[in-house]
Amino acid sequence: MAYNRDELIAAVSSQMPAKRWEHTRGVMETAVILADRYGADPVKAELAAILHDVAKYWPIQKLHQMMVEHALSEELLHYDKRLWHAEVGAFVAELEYGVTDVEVLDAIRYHTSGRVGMTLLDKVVCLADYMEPGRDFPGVNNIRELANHSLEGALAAGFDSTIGFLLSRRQIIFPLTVLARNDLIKQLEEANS
Ligand SMILES: Nc1ncnc2c1ncn2[C@@H]1O[C@H](COP(=O)(O)OP(=O)(O)O)[C@@H](O)[C@H]1O
Repeated sequence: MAYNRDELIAAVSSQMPAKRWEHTRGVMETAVILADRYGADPVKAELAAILHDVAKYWPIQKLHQMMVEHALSEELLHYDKRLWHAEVGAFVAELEYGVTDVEVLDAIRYHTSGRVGMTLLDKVVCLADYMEPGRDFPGVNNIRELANHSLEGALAAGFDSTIGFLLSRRQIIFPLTVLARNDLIKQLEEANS
């Protein structure tokens, strides 16, 4: 990778307001804790966490243009704009910051939506994004509690919270999150049977 850790942190943090960088710091710390707890690679978890919101504050037009020009997810263009930064973030991590590890790139790509068949690293980064210390939404303490003993249980609760929030506002739901949630429930049921 062309950037060392400090250079990457400087480059990424300069692209977002201080408050969002604080959130990223929280995701970095939490992702490392969860990686250690559940046997994922903490270095990869931290790298994905550093980069996960790199494109979060880019102008929507720029995100749209990159999605179209580079033929990123066509499907995602039909859904909430707030989901685009994850797909563009993975693209930028590879092209701009030289990340070649597919596991890390996927953890960035799916950190907001989730997906079916989430890897251990996907789960760790996505859950860290839900429960980092700066997060404050109804149910976050339950997610933190669940995360002490069940990665899948905590993440499913996170997706339940997002889906419930979107339902309560009558917003369109990107269906991959529902499929990701169902897949986690299936994994929990299989583990308990
Ligand atoms: N499946 C989905 N369909 C539509 N909107 C979604 C979905 N998942 C998340 N969102 C919305 O995307 C936004 C960003 O999600 P969030 O988890 O806060 O990501 P980040 O940490 O990258 O900011 C939130 O407003 C959330 O409601």
